[in-house]
Amino acid sequence: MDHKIIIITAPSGAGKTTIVRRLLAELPQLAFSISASTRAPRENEVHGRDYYFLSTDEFHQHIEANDFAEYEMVYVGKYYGTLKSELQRIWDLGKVPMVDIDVKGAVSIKEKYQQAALTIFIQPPSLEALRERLSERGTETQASLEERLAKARYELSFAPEFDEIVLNDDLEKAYATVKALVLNFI
Ligand SMILES: Nc1nc2c(ncn2[C@@H]2O[C@H](COP(=O)(O)OP(=O)(O)O)[C@@H](O)[C@H]2O)c(=O)[nH]1
Ligand SMILES: Nc1ncnc2c1ncn2[C@@H]1O[C@H](COP(=O)(O)OP(=O)(O)O)[C@@H](O)[C@H]1O
Repeated sequence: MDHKIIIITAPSGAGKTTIVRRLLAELPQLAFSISASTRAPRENEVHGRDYYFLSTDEFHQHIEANDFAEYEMVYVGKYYGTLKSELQRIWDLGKVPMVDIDVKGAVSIKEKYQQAALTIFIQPPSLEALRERLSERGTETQASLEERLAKARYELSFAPEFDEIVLNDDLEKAYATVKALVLNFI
């Protein structure tokens, strides 16, 4: 039987990380799929926990070796990707990988693991709400905030490609909905 995989995607700021962290804390059957990335670590982020932080050269070597289940240049000059070895590491633990990736990456990984995948799109209430959440999170410069919002506009049109669309207006409601979907799937 195919191994299961859960893919959660959303425009930046929609609340995916918040929801995924809670699920992981509550459901020991899941494990976070640690992505590789060439972006700089934020304060508090740890290599091998939040991301595998790689140089662009290292990332290119993995592309050439066909090591990725999917990868994208999510923001200008910044690569993000899911290593096949990471999914295998989690399946070897007898757990289900929880993959938190951008919308294009989610579409491509879904095609690859179709039968065994649950795909969830977290929908923000509006672009204005996204702007507020990203500003309040305090992780973006004016330029990176605008880049994320421009990308979000485009990504919202992909929502119908996914198995489930969950509106994250009220966080508690959104979380309960996602949790029920995940429990039903695993
Ligand atoms: N395609 C792809 N996207 C990823 C991967 N890992 C993270 N991302 C996405 O890259 C985007 C930027 O992530 P990050 O810089 O951590 O900022 P965030 O928007 O605060 O989560 C988010 O949309 C992530 O879901 C990956 O392995 N592959
Ligand atoms: N329903 C919600 N209402 C208001 N703020 C929220 C809600 N869900 C998440 N947030 C906040 O919005 C910001 C972006 O959420 P985050 O989980 O980092 O998003 P993403 O991982 O999708 O970029 C965070 O500061 C988070 O605390």
